[in-house]
Amino acid sequence: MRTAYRVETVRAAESALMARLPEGTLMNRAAAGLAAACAELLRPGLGRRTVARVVLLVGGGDNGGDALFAGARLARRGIGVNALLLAPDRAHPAGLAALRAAGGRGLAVADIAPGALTTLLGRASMVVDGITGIGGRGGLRPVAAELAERVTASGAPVIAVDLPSGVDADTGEVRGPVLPATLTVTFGTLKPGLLVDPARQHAGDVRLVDIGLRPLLPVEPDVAALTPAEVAALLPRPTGESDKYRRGVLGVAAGSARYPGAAVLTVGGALRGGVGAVRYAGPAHAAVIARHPETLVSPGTPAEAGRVQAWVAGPGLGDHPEAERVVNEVLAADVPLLLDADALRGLDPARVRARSAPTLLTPHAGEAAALLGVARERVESSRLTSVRELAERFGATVLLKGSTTLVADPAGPVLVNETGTPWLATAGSGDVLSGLAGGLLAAGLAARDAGAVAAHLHGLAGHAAPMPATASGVTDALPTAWQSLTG
Ligand SMILES: NC(=O)C1=CN([C@@H]2O[C@H](COP(=O)(O)OP(=O)(O)OC[C@H]3O[C@@H](n4cnc5c(N)ncnc54)[C@H](O)[C@@H]3O)[C@@H](O)[C@H]2O)[C@@H](O)CC1
Ligand SMILES: [K+]
Repeated sequence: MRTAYRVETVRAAESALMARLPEGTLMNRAAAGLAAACAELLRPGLGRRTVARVVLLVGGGDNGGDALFAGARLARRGIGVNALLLAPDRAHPAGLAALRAAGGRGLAVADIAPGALTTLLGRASMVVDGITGIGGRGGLRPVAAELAERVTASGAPVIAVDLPSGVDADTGEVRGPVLPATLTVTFGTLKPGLLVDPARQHAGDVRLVDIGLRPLLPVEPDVAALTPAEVAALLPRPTGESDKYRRGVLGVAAGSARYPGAAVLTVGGALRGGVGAVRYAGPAHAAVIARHPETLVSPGTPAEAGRVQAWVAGPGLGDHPEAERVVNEVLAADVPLLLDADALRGLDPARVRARSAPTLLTPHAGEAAALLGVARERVESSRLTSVRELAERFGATVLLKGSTTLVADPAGPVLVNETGTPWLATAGSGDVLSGLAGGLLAAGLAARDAGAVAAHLHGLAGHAAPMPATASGVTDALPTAWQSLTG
């Protein structure tokens, strides 16, 4: 797992580690990793330029200290280093002394004429952002924001120290101006903001520098992303003892006269989720059987269908005359249940909490906002907070779809899916995801794993599908995605 820990936990681990080591060791390790990353990026540029020039943006905390010590290392290699000090009286004294001793310069931003600043930034091979790290609060303050804007306008590549300045390390929220980076060099562990949007989008590539923190961090992270190997290990595999019932049967209650396609797509995803069989119950049975002859179809409601190991309900229920009854029946079923789309409308948390079997809810931002009674923008800007709130309120596993799909249980780490692509924002793509996750539930995966594995496969299929991707194209690409994981 790629794991991320919140600031409070990082700070506790850092102080425990610092207590065992000579003063300055951690910052030295951080600066060494940062300088190495900068030097690596500068090397190709050196062929074109006679002199590499690096500009450091230095805030008043230890993030600025990291930048200054890294700058000193670069200056010792003959690179021209200018540090722009946002708070000269608070700039890390030892870091600034080291930079000056190595031949670099420290300049108070307030003392530089606008023209000179433009020239300095215009000539820079790279800008190192040491304005704020885990100590940053809110978006950048005015002076830092103005400087950030000028850096962005200069077009110089930006290397963020620990985090892009202006993002919230714990939540991935961005509440004001921020300095986007080409590369973020982070120390000790990832922070949630490096995995979760919108902050993640500002981080560029992320490189983790080991400063010895790992053994002091708790086993359970706050946010994590499964690796492809971990996803592969969770995929259901038939054994010699398997028959179609033992492999799991998924029931699908989706689609309506108006939206038969939702039923077809949900079943399509389900058939590629490693189950033994899929039962479809509902008005779109003719469309389903025409497209997926391997499906067991019936026109009735879930209670009238045969036995299943899990249910998926919701996609395209629309004008289904018995939509309410369908949702009531699956809620009452004593098997894992995935609710999506129309089944989420007006969903009562108490009814979900009262269930004895696991429930997985798969809202997009708009549906999540309706369930929480907040604006859609609030969900989009606070994805991590929103998914945790929903999981808590419903006592269920919640998969929040979007640019980075998040899967949360009422407690424990939130899983982030990193395989997504904006091409998946296409009609019916969510129905495929629901079917797929449902198939994995029926095959025996825990709700959290089913959600995370489905999101991972769905993202891979989104990349593998012929461009421009359609929901059917994504469905057809699922076996390719599956095989890319299992080799
Ligand atoms: N604690 C440790 O052991 C280590 C810390 N390291 C570095 O230290 C950083 C944390 O240092 P600090 O706790 O000093 O905090 P930061 O340096 O992240 O931020 C504090 C400084 O930023 C200013 N600031 C806060 N919010 C701001 C905003 N919105 N706009 C502009 N300025 C703002 C504060 O006034 C203060 O000067 C880490 O991110 C990492 O880069 C590394 O050296 C590794 C070891
Ligand atoms: K920074």
